[in-house]
Amino acid sequence: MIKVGILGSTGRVGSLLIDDLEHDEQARVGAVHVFDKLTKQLPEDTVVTNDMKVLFDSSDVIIDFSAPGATEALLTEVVENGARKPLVIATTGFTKHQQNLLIEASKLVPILYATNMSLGVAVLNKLVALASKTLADFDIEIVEQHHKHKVDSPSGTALTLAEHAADARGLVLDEVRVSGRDGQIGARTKDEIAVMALRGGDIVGRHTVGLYNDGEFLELNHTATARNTFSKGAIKVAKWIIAKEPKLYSINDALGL
Ligand SMILES: NC(=O)C1=CN([C@@H]2O[C@H](COP(=O)(O)OP(=O)(O)OC[C@H]3O[C@@H](n4cnc5c(N)ncnc54)[C@H](OP(=O)(O)O)[C@@H]3O)[C@@H](O)[C@H]2O)C=CC1
Ligand SMILES: O=C(O)C1=N[C@H](C(=O)O)C[C@H](O)C1
Repeated sequence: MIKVGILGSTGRVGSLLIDDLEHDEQARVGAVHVFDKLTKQLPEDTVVTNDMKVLFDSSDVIIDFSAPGATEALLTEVVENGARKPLVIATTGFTKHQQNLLIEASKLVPILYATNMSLGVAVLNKLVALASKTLADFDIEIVEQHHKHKVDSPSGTALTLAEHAADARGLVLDEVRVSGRDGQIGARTKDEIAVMALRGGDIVGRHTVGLYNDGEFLELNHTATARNTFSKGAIKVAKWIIAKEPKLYSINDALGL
């Protein structure tokens, strides 16, 4: 059995990972990192720790749905303290420094980083690239909707979708992204890509990429209706990455897309 370590084990997705692994035939929970207080009943032999080294030592692969600071500590354990286990990183909202740390760590251990662990969004990224390139004159606007507890904005998924759109048009996202409109803003410029965030209630995750032209528009939407779409997706790719070489992998690598 593959021993899975969980960073963010008390969170919304982390606790679903524990539930899903209870019924898995190839993988089980090996260790959980608990930041504050354990809230869940766990199998008796599960290692419960707030020490990154212990988390690494008790796991064959680690899945991370936590917070940027926690992921930074996980990656630091690899880069500075010699920890060597495959990682599946799902946390969003990284700073540039944290993104660079992820790249450094992936030279030492296999890392799969995906801002969205669903198959539907993996396919949506491809559709967005195709539509953005083919419909070169259309204006691109992205809207993401999430539950009221989400702390980062815009979502990692929305930024990844925007990157696919910008790349397909030979644009640099940081130069064309618009994150709000208010007041006398002037007419829309041709290349700008807006990424807007809505928050409310219990929306699991909804992303719409609109391509608008005079006379027609196309909207591509993905809606996650259950949060265990993400936990199940992460377990699937954790089984895939376990035998891989150190490198930064995308979810497309794991899904063969
Ligand atoms: N890629 C994907 O498919 C998806 C990614 N996500 C991302 O995953 C992350 C977690 O989401 P969600 O489960 O909803 O969030 P929650 O807030 O419910 O859970 C966050 C978890 O991280 C822990 N944590 C927070 N800060 C630290 C720290 N400094 N050190 C160690 N642990 C810490 C929390 O512990 P405590 O409870 O003790 O505070 C908790 O267990 C977010 O970044 C979210 O955007 C979410 C869904 C899908
Ligand atoms: O925080 C969430 O809930 C989600 N976060 C991810 C993101 O930021 O894209 C993925 C998913 O949409 C849910």
